[in-house]
Amino acid sequence: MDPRVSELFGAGSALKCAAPGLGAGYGGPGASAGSALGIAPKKTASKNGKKVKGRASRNTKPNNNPPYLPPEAEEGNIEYKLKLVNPTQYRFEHLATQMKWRLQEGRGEAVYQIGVEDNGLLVGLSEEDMKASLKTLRRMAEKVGADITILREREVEYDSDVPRQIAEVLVRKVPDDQQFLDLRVAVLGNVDSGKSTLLGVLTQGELDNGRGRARLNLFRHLHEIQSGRTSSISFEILGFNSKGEVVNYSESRTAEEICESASKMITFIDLAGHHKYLKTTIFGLTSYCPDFAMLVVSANTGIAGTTREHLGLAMALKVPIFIVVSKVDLCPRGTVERTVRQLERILKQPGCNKVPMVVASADDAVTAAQQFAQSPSITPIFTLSSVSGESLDLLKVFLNILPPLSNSKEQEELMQQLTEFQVDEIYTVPDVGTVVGGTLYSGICREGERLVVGPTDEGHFLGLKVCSIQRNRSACRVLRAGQAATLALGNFDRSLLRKGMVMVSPEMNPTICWLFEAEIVLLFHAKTFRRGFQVTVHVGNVRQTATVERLHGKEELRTGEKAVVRFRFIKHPEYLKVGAKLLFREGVTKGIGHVTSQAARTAGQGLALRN
Ligand SMILES: Nc1nc2c(ncn2[C@@H]2O[C@H](COP(=O)(O)OP(=O)(O)OP(=O)(O)O)[C@@H](O)[C@H]2O)c(=O)[nH]1
Repeated sequence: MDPRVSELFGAGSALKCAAPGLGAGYGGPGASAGSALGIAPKKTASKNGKKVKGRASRNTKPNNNPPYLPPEAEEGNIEYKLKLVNPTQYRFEHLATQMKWRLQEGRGEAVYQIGVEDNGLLVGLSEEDMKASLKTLRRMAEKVGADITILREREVEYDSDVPRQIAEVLVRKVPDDQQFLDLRVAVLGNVDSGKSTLLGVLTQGELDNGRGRARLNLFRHLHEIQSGRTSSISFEILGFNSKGEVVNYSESRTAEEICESASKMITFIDLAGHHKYLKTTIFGLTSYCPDFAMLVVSANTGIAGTTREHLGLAMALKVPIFIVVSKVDLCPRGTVERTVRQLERILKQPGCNKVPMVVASADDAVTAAQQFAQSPSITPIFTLSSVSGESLDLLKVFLNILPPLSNSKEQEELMQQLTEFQVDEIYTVPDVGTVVGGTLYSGICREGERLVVGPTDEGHFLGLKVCSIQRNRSACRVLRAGQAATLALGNFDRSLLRKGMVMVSPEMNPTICWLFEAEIVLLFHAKTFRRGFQVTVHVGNVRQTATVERLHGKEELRTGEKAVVRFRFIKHPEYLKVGAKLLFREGVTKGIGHVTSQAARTAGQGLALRN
């Protein structure tokens, strides 16, 4: 982690240098992401799968970039095919097997580039060959139980007078047994930036009235409805079916119905914007293992309040970020552009080192999703309104295509490990009993499985049985690594549980610790950071006050400095893993790092099995 990220947490110094109007190098909202490919967009898929005409390629200004893509990678979910015209039965079988493998690599999604050689050269096909190739591709998809959506068709103007086409096609598996692709997006942004409203509009399918109608569906507590602020973490779901169409509450009545027809599910973790809920925001980011973070910035206020801090937190935790500039209906274009420039300047500064990419067309949205997944430094920026609906479709195109960052092999490896479930929420449900919510970090968890939960204050792990499992409010028999769920534990005594515990398979013989060391960078501190200082430490779902017992080789630490620090938990032992990311804070003091060692003992010594 670049210690210069600490500038984001300072008292606004970088904000001053980000004064609007200094947009050197700014391409403007029209700066097209797609142009880097040296090809002219022709048609792009819209939200309902129908094609929309893109810019006319032949009449626009000449494009001098060489027509190629990076060479095809052996691994991953992207396949290049020059043409697929009338394959023999033998070749067809081979093509179908290959598609199955690419789908596995993308956890149910693959992208086919037709008319492209393996070395990335955009050769292009005649209209007739393209038609035949897409027909074969559709047959291949049918054979492996998938659907196809044409993301874009383009013309290449290279070395020939006859126009030739290339097509980019999304292949998505039709879900079976609720095993849809599930991506988690943490929603960040200052208070009143429009986070809950945007989620309301995306997940309920109805525009806002500018006075908070859309967000009403999302609130959990009475005081939130009264003040209009999000204080608890809430989850909202947006599905896409195998044809790439939105599945949300506008057509479905229940989450169960959404899960049934979705091939891909985006779970938004709505985190609070107000500074006083920062604890919850950090917990949401560290504990719920989001795949991506969406930072919402209001166009009329620009970078204000907690925006910079939220940006810094997501970067410190290495969560890839995309940005939504909301409320564009409220201000003139110039103000929107000023906010975009302000963001671009912050993103480009040395502590961030990001490459902003303004998304102005559906074509840009496709490119942004692909490049974002390939390079963590790319930061797509959307400008939209939840009231007029302007450019909302671009965000949906992006979310539909956004691929998972881990491939099926990494997923498979995690599933081979012993079961470890992080307890993030605890509830008592009438007629069901004690229920815990959280994420399965590794392994597989089945209904009826026996696990141990802990550590208790005394450092013990207690036996229990998983009575039933729900994902997105609908029943599910098997939970796989990386999935979030709620588990019913029958009459297990709720008072023995706390957030931050883990439920693991008994064979794991889990270790616990009071004392651990971490290599840290101090992001911001008003005075100096030294021995005896107490901070709240966040590691995954663990959140507890710890005392700084020692700074190796240093007396004190200043903002931006690094050190190995020994911490001691003050209340109870915790289950930690060496290498885990760590974040700590106390008032304005903030730091990040990773656990380097722990004085661990096996909890097995005090293992008390119940049930
Ligand atoms: N005109 C206009 N108003 C909007 C838009 N998006 C949100 N609003 C309004 O802005 C106000 C604040 O929106 P919220 O969604 O509650 O903001 P938030 O970021 O979730 O706030 P916290 O939950 O407190 O962090 C509400 O009155 C919305 O109706 C938009 O695109 N255009």
